[in-house]
Amino acid sequence: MIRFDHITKKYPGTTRPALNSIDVEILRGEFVFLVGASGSGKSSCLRLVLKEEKPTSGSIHVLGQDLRSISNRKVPYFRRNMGVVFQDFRLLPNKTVFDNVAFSLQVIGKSRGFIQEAVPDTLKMVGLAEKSQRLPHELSGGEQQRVAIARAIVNKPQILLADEPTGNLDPTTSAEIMSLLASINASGTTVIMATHEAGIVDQMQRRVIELVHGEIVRDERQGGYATASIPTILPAPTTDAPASEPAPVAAVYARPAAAPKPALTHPSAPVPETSLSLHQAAAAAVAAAASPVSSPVSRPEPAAPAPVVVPPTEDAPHTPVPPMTRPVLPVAQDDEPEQLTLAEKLGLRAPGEKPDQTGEQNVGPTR
Ligand SMILES: Nc1ncnc2c1ncn2[C@@H]1O[C@H](COP(=O)(O)OP(=O)(O)OP(=O)(O)O)[C@@H](O)[C@H]1O
Repeated sequence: MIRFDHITKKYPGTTRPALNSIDVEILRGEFVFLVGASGSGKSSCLRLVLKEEKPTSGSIHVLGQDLRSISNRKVPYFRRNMGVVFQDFRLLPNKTVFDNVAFSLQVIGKSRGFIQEAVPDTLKMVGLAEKSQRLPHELSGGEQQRVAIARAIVNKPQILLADEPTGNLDPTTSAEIMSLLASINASGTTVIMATHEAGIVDQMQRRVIELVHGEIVRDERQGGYATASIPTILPAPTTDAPASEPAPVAAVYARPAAAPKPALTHPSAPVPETSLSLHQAAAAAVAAAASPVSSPVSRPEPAAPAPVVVPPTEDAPHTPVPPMTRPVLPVAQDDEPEQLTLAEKLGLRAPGEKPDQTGEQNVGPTR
């Protein structure tokens, strides 16, 4: 489903690669944690999957497609197979819960009838059926993240990428969000989540890929946040094992002991201005499109791991969830026209594509 072959990513103006010859394969239906210290390359991995960034060398296959073969203009369509959830929610503050979720369907031209059916179903699934007419600032942080998740899955994406989705939430609320993500995964959606939160990773006992300085030092089928042993699982030979099948446990080989595990502190290094991150671009789009409101954007210290109680996956409600996600990402840099609509900024529509009557707001360039 997702395969990195010898992926190296070096950002302009940097000496050390953010990712250094990464080989990894993620199968359909897996739930994968990306862990590692700030700057270890987690977000870079997600940006590469989304084709927000291009690798310096190596090849990436997502959903059977070599990303090099997808033109920049086609990127928004490619991203319709993926949903994205951020730490800071990225909701449209002047739109109701319903409209926030409906927005992502409107911009890809779904019919009114489809929207009227899909949005309530999805809000029900995330436990917000009763709050569809609220504005984001009338919701708790956990509820806002549920809206963001609803927006990400309403079009049934095959892959859900979550970048620190619990980073702004307290442990109890984080556990609820993890239960929801587990439920979405149980329905067949592949979930890849970057996190610093040890308690969550330890409770979930899912596949853990640990990065240190852009290299994979651990890949465990059912791992915790930190493990004494550092086995690495070789990519399985087949790419698209169905979700219903148990993920094949591939050969395990011992890798040379990795560098000492760095302190897993929260991000502190500023991202160079030369490249707007996925987070920054989407946040800027939302901020530009609306009046000041809700979304907390500051990154708090990591939550204390111990108190997090995440229901085991097996116990997660197997609510029918459509397997899929929606793009909430900015379009590729080199494809950006000077004036983008919000939908274009969020990666929902190709730049220049004719907008429909969705109340979409124009926003100026963010870089
Ligand atoms: N646009 C960019 N331009 C230059 N360097 C970048 C850019 N984005 C990331 N980097 C660098 O690449 C490395 C990996 O960054 P990345 O954001 O992928 O790490 P991360 O593990 O997600 O960190 P965090 O947990 O803080 O989000 C870091 O050294 C970072 O400074």
